Amino acid sequence: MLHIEQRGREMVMEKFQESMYKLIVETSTKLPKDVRRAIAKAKLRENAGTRAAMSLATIVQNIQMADENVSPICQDTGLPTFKIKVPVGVNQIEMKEAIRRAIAQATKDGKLRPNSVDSLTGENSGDNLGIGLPVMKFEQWEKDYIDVRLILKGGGCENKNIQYSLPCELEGLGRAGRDLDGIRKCILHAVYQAQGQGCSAGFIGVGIGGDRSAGYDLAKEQLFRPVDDVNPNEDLRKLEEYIMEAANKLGIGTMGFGGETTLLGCKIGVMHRIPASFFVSVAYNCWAFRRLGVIIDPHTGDIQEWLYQEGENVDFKQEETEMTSEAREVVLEAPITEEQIRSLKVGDVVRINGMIYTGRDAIHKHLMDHDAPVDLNGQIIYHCGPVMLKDENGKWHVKAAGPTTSIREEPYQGEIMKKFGIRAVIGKGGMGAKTLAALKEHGGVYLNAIGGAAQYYAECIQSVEGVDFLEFGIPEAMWHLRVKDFTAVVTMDSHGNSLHEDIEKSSLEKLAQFKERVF
Ligand SMILES: O=C(O)C[C@H](O)C(=O)O
Ligand code: SF4
Repeated sequence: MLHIEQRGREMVMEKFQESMYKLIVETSTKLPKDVRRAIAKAKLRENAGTRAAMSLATIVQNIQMADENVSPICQDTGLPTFKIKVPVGVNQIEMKEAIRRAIAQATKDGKLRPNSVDSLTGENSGDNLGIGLPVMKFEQWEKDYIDVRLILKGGGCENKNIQYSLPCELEGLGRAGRDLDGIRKCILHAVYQAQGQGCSAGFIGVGIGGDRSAGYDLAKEQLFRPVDDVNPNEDLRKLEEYIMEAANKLGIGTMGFGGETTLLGCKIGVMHRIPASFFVSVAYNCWAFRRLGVIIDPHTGDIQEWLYQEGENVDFKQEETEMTSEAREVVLEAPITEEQIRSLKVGDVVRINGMIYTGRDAIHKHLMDHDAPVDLNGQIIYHCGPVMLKDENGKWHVKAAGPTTSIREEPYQGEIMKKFGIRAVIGKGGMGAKTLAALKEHGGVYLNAIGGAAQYYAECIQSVEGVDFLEFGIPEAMWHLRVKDFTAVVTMDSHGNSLHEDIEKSSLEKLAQFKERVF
C-alpha cells in the first residue's frame, strides 16, 4: 500500500516537473499578452523613420521570431524567480527538486542560458543551478490548487534597480521629502537614471516602505501585477497614472535613442515601515518582460490554467517589418581602417558583414594584462554573451545573441581598443567619457545594437568559426562569429559626439520640469 502511494507521488512529481519545464520554456520564449499590448501601443506612438521606430520594429520582429523558433526572446534569460502558493500539506521539498530538474533540462535544451556563476571563483555551473539559485519563494494558502509564477529578469535591467532613503536630494528634482510627493520624485528619478541601459522602454515595480530587503521584495512583487490592472489604492492609482504620463515626457525612448515612449508600465505597492526609515525601492524591468504563471492541480501535477492570458493577443505577424530609416547606411567589414572609422558619424546606420568577436566582462578584465588569442587589429568586438548549443558532431550553434550593457566595460574599453587596434565595439546602452575620449584619440566607434533582440541578431550570424576562453563559461567566452547584415547604429563616434551624452543631458532638463509639488 505504502509502495503504491509512493509510486503515485513520484508520478505526480514527474508531471509537476514537466509542467514547470513548460512554464520555463513559455516564459523564456513568449512574451505575455499584456506586455505585447503595451509594446504594440508604444510602437503606434513613434513617428516613422525615427531611430525609436526602427528599434521598435526590430523588437517586434524579434518577439515574433522567438514565438516561431521557440527560442529565448533575449539571450539573458535572467535570474529565475518562482513564487509558489501551495495548499497545506503539499510537499515543498519535492517541488523544489522538481523545479531544479526542470531548470537544468531547459538549460540543456537551449531555452535558458547557463546563467549561474559562483560569486567567488567566477565559475559557471553550466546548468543554472547554484547556491540560492533558482530563487523559489513558497507561501501556503487555504485554496486547493497550486499557483506558480515565474519571472526571468535579466542582469542589465536588474543593475538599474534603485533604492531611495527619504528625505534625499535628487538631480534635477531637488529635495524629496517623506510624503507622496517625495515618492513621486524618486520614481521619476529612477526612470531617468536608467536611461537606455536597462533596455528601455521598461516596466517598473515600486515598493514604498519596509526595510531595504522587504522594500525591494515588494517592488518586485508589483511586477507580477498585470500591466493593465488598476491599483485599488486611490492615491497609488493616481500616482501610477501620473508617472506613466510624466515619465513618457523625458524623451529617453527605446534603447535611450530618444522618442515618445520611455515607460511601458508602472505598478506601485505600499507596506508599513519603522519610524526612522522611509525607503522607496524601484525594480526596473526591460521591455523583454518575461513573467508568466500557471495553476497546477496538486493531485496530478498538471497545468489547469495559464495566467496573464486575458484580453487580446498581439502576434505582430501582420507588422510591416521594413526597417527603413532616414539615416545614412554604411557597410562595414573587418579589418576596418582608421579612415573608414573617421568617416562615420553619430546617427549613421551600419551593416556589418564578416567577422566579429564577442567579449564581455571576464575578457575585458583579462585582456588588460594578457595577449589576445586572435589578431584584433582593425576588428570588431561585440559585447554579447550568447546562448549556444553544441550538436552531436561538436559543432556550435547560436540560439540567441543580443548585446549586453556596455557601460560595465567602461574601465577597460579605451585601453583595450588602443592596445589591440580594435576599431569598433558593438553593445547597448552606450559608454562613458573615458571611452569617448579613446574613440577620438585612436579612431574608433561605438555601435548600438537593439538590446534584447537576441533572435534577430542570431539570425545574422552565419557561422561560429571558433571559440576562446570557454573556461570562462558560455556567456563570457570569446566567440568568433561570421555575420551578414548585422545592423547597428553609430551612437558614439571618433569626433567626440555621443548620442547617450546628449540624451542624458536633455532628459535631465526635462526631468527638471517636474520639480514643483504635485501631490
Ligand atoms: O547578460 C546579458 O546578456 C545582458 C544583460 O541582461 C544586460 O542587459 O546587460
Ligand atoms: S539584454 Fe536587455 S532585454 Fe535582455 S535581459 Fe538585459 S536588459 Fe533585458
